[in-house]
Amino acid sequence: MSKEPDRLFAQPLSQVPDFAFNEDVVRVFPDMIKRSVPGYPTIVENLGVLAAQFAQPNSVLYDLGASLGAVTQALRRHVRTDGCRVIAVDNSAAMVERCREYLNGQDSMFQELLPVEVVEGDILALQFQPASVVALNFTLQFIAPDERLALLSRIRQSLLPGGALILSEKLRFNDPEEHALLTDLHIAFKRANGYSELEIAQKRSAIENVMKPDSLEEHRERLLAAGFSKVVPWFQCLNFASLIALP
Ligand SMILES: C[S@@+](CC[C@H](N)C(=O)[O-])C[C@H]1O[C@@H](n2cnc3c(N)ncnc32)[C@H](O)[C@@H]1O
Ligand SMILES: O=C(O)C(=O)C[C@]1(C(=O)O)C=C[C@@H](O)C=C1
Repeated sequence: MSKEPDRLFAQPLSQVPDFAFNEDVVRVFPDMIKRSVPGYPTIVENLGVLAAQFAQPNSVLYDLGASLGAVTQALRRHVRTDGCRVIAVDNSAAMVERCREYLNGQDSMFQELLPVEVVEGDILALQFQPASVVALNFTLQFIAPDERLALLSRIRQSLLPGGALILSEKLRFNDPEEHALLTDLHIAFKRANGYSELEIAQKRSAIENVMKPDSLEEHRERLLAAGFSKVVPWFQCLNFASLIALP
C-alpha cells in the first residue's frame, strides 16, 4: 500500500472544501486513516478473525465502502470457509481503481485466496445477494442520516442465519462531558501521530458537513429497528467503536 504521508491539510487554506474521497485522498489514505482512527489496524485485522466465525459455506461476504480494500484483504487472510466470495463496493472511482491494483498485488503474493469482485457503485442502490458477513467499516457515518435505517434493513434482509453485520463508526456521546473528553483525547491522539493544530482544525471543518456520527444508543436502537436481534460492541478506542449485529 502507498506510504505517502498525509499532508493534505498542512498548509492554510483560504476556504476548506468539503471532504471527498478523491484522487488526493486516495494517495494518502492508508496513512490518513491509521493516524486518524485510534485502533484502526486492530479493528481491520480482527474483522477478518470475527468474519471467519460467521462466514457460511457458499455465501457472499460484503465489504461496503471498501476504500482501498483493507477489510477485503483481512477477510481473505482469515476466512477459510468453502465457497465464499467477497464483494467490495465503493462509489469513489479513484478508490476502486487503486483497490483493484492492491487486490491484484495480494493475489500475486498468496495462493487460494477467496475470489473477490470490486464494484464501483452506490451501496444505497445495491441489490444484495444472500450474505453471511457484511462489513461497514467507517462507512455508515458518510451515508445521509435519513438513509441509514433503510440501508441497514436491506442488509438485515440479505443476512443468512448464523451470519453477522460488523459495523465500525466514530461515535458521538449524549453526555456533553463524555463527548468533550473523548473529543479532546482524539485530538491528542492525532497530535501524537504528528498532525499539527492547523491540520486537525482544517480536517475537522472539511468533514463536519459530510460525516455525521451517531451515539452508541442511536446505533443500537436503529439496528434493532432494522430487524437485528442482538447488538454486541466488541471494540472501543476513544470515540471509535465496532459492533457485531446478529440477524
Ligand atoms: C472511511 S472510508 C472506509 C474505510 C474502509 N472501509 C477501510 O476500512 O479502510 C469510507 C468509504 O465509503 C465510501 N462511500 C461513501 N458513501 C458511499 C456510498 N453511498 N456507496 C459506496 N461507497 C460509499 C467512500 O468512497 C469511502 O471510500
Ligand atoms: O474524525 C476524524 O477526524 C477522522 O479523521 C475520521 C475519519 C473516519 O472516521 O473515517 C474521517 C475521514 C477519513 O476517512 C479518515 C478518518
